Amino acid sequence: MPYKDITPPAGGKISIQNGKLNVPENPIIPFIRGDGTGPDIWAASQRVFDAAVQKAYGGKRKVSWFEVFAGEASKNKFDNWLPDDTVDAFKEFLVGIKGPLTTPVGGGIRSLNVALRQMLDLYVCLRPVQYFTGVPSPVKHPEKVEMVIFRENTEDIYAGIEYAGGTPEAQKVLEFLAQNFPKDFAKIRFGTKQAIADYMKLASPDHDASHIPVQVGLGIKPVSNVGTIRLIKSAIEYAIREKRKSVTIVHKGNIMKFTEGAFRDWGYSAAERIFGDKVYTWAKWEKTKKEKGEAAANEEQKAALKGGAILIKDAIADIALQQVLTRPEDFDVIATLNLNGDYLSDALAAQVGGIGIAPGGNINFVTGHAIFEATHGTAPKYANQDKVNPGSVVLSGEMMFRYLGWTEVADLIIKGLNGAIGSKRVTYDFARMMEGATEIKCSEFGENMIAHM
Ligand SMILES: NC(=O)C1=CN([C@@H]2O[C@H](COP(=O)(O)OP(=O)(O)OC[C@H]3O[C@@H](n4cnc5c(N)ncnc54)[C@H](OP(=O)(O)O)[C@@H]3O)[C@@H](O)[C@H]2O)C=CC1
Ligand SMILES: O=C(O)CCC(=O)C(=O)O
Ligand SMILES: [Mg+2]
Repeated sequence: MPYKDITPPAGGKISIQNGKLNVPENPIIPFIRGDGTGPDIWAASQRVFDAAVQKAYGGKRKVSWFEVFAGEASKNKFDNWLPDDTVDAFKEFLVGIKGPLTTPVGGGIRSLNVALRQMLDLYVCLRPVQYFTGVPSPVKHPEKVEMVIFRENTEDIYAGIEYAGGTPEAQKVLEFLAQNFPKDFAKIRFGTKQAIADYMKLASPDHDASHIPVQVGLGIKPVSNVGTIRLIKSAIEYAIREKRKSVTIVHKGNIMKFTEGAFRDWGYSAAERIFGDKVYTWAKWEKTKKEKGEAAANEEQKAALKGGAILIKDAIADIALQQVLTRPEDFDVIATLNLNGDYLSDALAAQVGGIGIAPGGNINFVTGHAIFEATHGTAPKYANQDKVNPGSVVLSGEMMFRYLGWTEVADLIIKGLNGAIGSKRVTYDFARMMEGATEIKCSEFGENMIAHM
């Protein structure tokens, strides 16, 4: 593939055949350092990766790292937030890894992180949440938190179909609603000049509201059957492969009936249709209860689970956020929509010691394309201080090496991290909650992991 401003290093290309990755001895892996704390974290993480590969294979295998650009570094270098070269490199070399990229609040550019997921159709955001012994946690039993989040990664409110209040685009959508769906339009309380004037008169009789413009920001939340089914299918396949107990569909389907509610319903029917008696769903339990009574439904569920079926259940998002804290043992694999998955992954990370060790991968299990990245953002207040925990990117790399089948490397990374935590020489985030700990820098924590491999 011709690149404009960057040149790939020497090395081999990862490819996919019949759903199986072919990984050469010296794969070219594109990476983005990221904004804010990204460069510090990447420097520490790359050293950990190279040391683990060297230790595992003694020079027989080696990653050929290919730096590609996005975000502030790219804007400064090429006057382009996300060059085609970068997207092309992730497409061509199949598997990559990235640091966090800044997204401004309100105006400004749309998320480059989300753009990459959409452009490569990386429909699963896979975020495992696991406890490492010795990590300080705000909960009494962090070891009970052993969950894997499958977050739908291409749809929902994250699709970025939004119109700013007061723009001609928003006005056009409002007019469309007023003309075609007047009942729904009536629910947009301040969608007309008259409604604003009436309200202002009520609130303050002397107030002249004529200068207040109609400004209603609008966002569209697309959720499709295909987008839902491919996510749920991946979650259940994972649960079967990894011998997990259950998959919980987390949604807010009581309120958003035709998006989040449909996600649940499409999820249940796809589970039954695709996986048959390898799963037992709460939807089936409900049906049996209606037809034969609760005792029969309970018996049926008990027998299915005894026979090794994975339980497919659901929880409404608000109570799920409470229950993952109060009864974590009830949650195993979680399948959820884009925004719920975003909230859940940061909240769950807190339970096992924080966002400093929360990894993730954005994956398309059909094409094989994947970009691994931490759950956290750029933590800008700590930029260039060599201070923050590199653990999330290190563990994202661990996920990447496991995905590539380089399990010896992944295992060494886990060994190194466990040893580094056990030594109590850790970064500030752990040190501030860990009794008897010594605070060390980001780079030193990376070196400490290498020393414990
Ligand atoms: N995938 C991506 O690239 C993502 C990008 N972002 C972007 O990042 C920017 C900043 O987002 P913000 O909401 O502040 O969230 P961040 O995740 O960047 O930071 C929030 C807080 O989390 C803690 N933290 C983050 N990273 C680490 C680490 N490596 N080690 C230890 N602690 C860490 C720090 O806590 P403390 O203050 O307690 O020390 C930090 O202040 C935004 O522009 C956002 O859009 C956000 C999420 C994902
Ligand atoms: O893209 C961003 O800036 C934030 C995304 C995010 O928080 C996430 O995907 O977890
Ligand atoms: Mg997030």
